[in-house]
Amino acid sequence: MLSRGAAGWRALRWAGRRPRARGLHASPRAWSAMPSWVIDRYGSNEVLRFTRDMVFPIIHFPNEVIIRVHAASLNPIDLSMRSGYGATALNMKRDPLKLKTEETEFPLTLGRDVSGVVMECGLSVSYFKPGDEVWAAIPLWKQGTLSEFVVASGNEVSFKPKCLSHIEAAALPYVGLTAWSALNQVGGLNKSNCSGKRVLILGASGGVGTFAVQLVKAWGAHVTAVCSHDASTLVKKLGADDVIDYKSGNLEEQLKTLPLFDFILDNVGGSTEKWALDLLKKWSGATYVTLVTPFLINMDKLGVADGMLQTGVTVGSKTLKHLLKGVHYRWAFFMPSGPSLDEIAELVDSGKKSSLKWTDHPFRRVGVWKKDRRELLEELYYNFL
Ligand SMILES: NC(=O)C1=CN([C@@H]2O[C@H](COP(=O)(O)OP(=O)(O)OC[C@H]3O[C@@H](n4cnc5c(N)ncnc54)[C@H](OP(=O)(O)O)[C@@H]3O)[C@@H](O)[C@H]2O)C=CC1
Repeated sequence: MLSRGAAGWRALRWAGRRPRARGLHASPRAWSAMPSWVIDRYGSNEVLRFTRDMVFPIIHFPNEVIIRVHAASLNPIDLSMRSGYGATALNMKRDPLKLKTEETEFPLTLGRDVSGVVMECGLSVSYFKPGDEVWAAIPLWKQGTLSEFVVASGNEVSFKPKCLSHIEAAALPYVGLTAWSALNQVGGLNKSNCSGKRVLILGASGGVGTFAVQLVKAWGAHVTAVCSHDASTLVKKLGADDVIDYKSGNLEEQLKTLPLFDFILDNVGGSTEKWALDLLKKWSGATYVTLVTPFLINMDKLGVADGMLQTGVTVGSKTLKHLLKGVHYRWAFFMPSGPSLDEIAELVDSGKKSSLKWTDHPFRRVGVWKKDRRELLEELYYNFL
């Protein structure tokens, strides 16, 4: 019996490790509506609406679970989605055959991260049971986590790290999985091939960056981090070997004085891409991975087909151009994955005993000093009180 729906080898390895869990000990269906933060149109913070009447999520597929949300957090993507970013692609994924012509995505619940407790399991879920403490990052096309309950596929969910509270845990899945996807799945880095590698992380003080610094450091790489002076102490504490302040002079010139890199993770994008690839070692398998791509913007601007075509042409031509210069160029995306979260949870729990300090930074990304996220957070917080 597969425990995470159609998940692969890992699911098979887990088979039978837990009793089948179908019965509810506290069926959420006892309620018909739940409190949520929703938007009914795109815009700025004034479009946020708190309601106690959001329809209760139901299990549509046997591999799904309903999670009672104990904590959720905010990422830049939530602000972008509030403003309409990705609406074209998200609607296509939500309703691929355009059957529900009269329906829209509204009311839409934002929020990708969740830490909470399993309330109900679909018939094929055997790895989780009601009452399990779990964490997850929910894909963009599903209803989000700023709600009392959220539904997720079993293969998107993982057991929460034991050493973190729900509030701490909710700060990690989206950025953790994004960093994991960029570094490991797209970039090919792992604990057995990082030793001695020189890794440059641009935008090291953000949610993805702080996670990425710790991950590649834990895997044995030499880490050069780029962030503002304000964040340099934090980033050093997380393990960066060198920290460069992008606000103190020309960044490109500062980085050119350093030895070449084996790997660059770009969390900043824009003009950075024009010069950053020159900092890589040539003809040695060195790789540049960027998380800032025009994929969803192209679809919003050009529609699904033309947007995808434009994206394919752009990424294809850039990849080829840089390959001819002796370096690899890649785009990476957030990918929901319970198995990857399991690996992250292991690292988080083991971090208690090593030099890793995973709990140092989670609150940073919940908008503590980023003005836009802080305003959204305050809006949510004060309206809950
Ligand atoms: N493709 C995908 O699926 C995903 C893409 N992303 C993208 O990745 C990027 C990072 O996300 P996230 O970490 O959550 O965002 P954050 O806003 O948390 O962090 C971004 C960081 O970049 C730093 N920064 C800004 N300008 C520069 C610069 N010129 N040079 C170096 N650092 C700079 C800021 O640092 P400081 O405070 O020190 O100024 C800030 O902390 C975002 O652009 C996001 O859209 C994220 C998730 C998924």
